[in-house]
Order: sequence, then structure tokens, then C-alpha cells
Amino acid sequence: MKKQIDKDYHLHIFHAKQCDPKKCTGKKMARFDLARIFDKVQKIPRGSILLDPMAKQALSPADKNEQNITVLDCSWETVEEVFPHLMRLHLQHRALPYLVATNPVNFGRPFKLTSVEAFAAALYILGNKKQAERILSKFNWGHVFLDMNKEPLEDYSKAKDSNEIIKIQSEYM
Ligand SMILES: C[S@@+](CC[C@H](N)C(=O)[O-])C[C@H]1O[C@@H](n2cnc3c(N)ncnc32)[C@H](O)[C@@H]1O
Repeated sequence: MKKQIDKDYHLHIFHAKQCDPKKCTGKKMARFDLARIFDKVQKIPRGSILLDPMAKQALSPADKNEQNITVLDCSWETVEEVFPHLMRLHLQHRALPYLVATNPVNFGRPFKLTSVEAFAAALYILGNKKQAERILSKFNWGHVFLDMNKEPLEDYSKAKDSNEIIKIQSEYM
């Protein structure tokens, strides 16, 4: 039987220019050509998955067929204000389930992931673990994210849909 080759997802960062550029994980990803970065909403590809911490639907393997994943790199202080403005673009807003951040700013905090952690979690859930490892490899704390979240990520990656993700999440919270 032919081995299926993992397809790489296209990663996009809508950058709101609200963070310290030296600490910004999105900027660093762009420097390494791991994601495309822009500051105009119009550049978000149509129909893209938008990783939105306030979305009603959780990301799940049912979203596997979408090619594009977008993150909004902004300050956590403005998240509640900015995401509703993007509803008019008809993107596929998806929240990530319970996972723990391992970046130096929010280490140990659930749900509050940096852009690179959010992308890596999404890639893992959608079945491309190699791309998740590749983007995290540019951060010296990156591998810790997959180590600490290995069990839930494995379970989420085997879920059928958003409802199953929510059920699995409740076992970890
Ligand atoms: C708020 S920004 C903060 C970026 C940070 N300054 C950095 O250097 O990476 C993080 C973005 O990652 C995505 N994200 C983080 N946690 C998430 C979650 N629990 N569910 C969905 N998306 C999430 C969202 O697009 C969010 O806007």
C-alpha cells in the first residue's frame, strides 16, 4: 500500500502590530519563512480556518480538508474586541480545546497560547505532526509544548468532530 505523504498547511498571520516584535512568535515564524505575515484583513485567504479563542466550534479532524490556517497575532487585551470584527469575512472560526501554554510569558496557563503554539496544536489535531514539530523547532521551549500536551493532542487528533473534541476536553479540565 502507498504511504500517504502529509500535506503541509498554508499558515497565515494577520498581524495587529500590538506586541513587542522581539518576543512575537508570529514575527519569528515569518522570518524563518514558516508563515506568511500581513497587516491587512483583506489578505486572509477566503474560507480559511481562523483560530479564534472565542469561537463556538472547536477545531477537529473534520476540518482536515481546509488548506489555510490563520492566526490573529494581537495582544490578549484586545482579543474580545478584535475577533468579532472579523465575523463579516465568513471565515471558519475555530477554538482550540484545552491545552497548556509552555511559552515563557504564559507558562502553565490553559488556552492562552502564542501564535506558534496555536498553529502547532492545530496542525497536530489536523494530522500533520511533522509540520507542528518543524515550526516549534525554532523556539528553544518549543518541544516542551508537544511533550506537555502529548496525551490530549493524541486524543484530539483521533476525534471525529467538534462535539467529540468537547467531550475529550472535559476529561482533561
Ligand atoms: C492573542 S495572540 C498572542 C500572540 C503572541 N503575542 C505571540 O507572540 O505569539 C495569539 C493568537 O493565537 C491564536 N490562539 C491562541 N490560543 C488560542 C485558543 N485557545 N483557541 C484558538 N486560537 C488561539 C489566536 O489566533 C490568537 O489571537
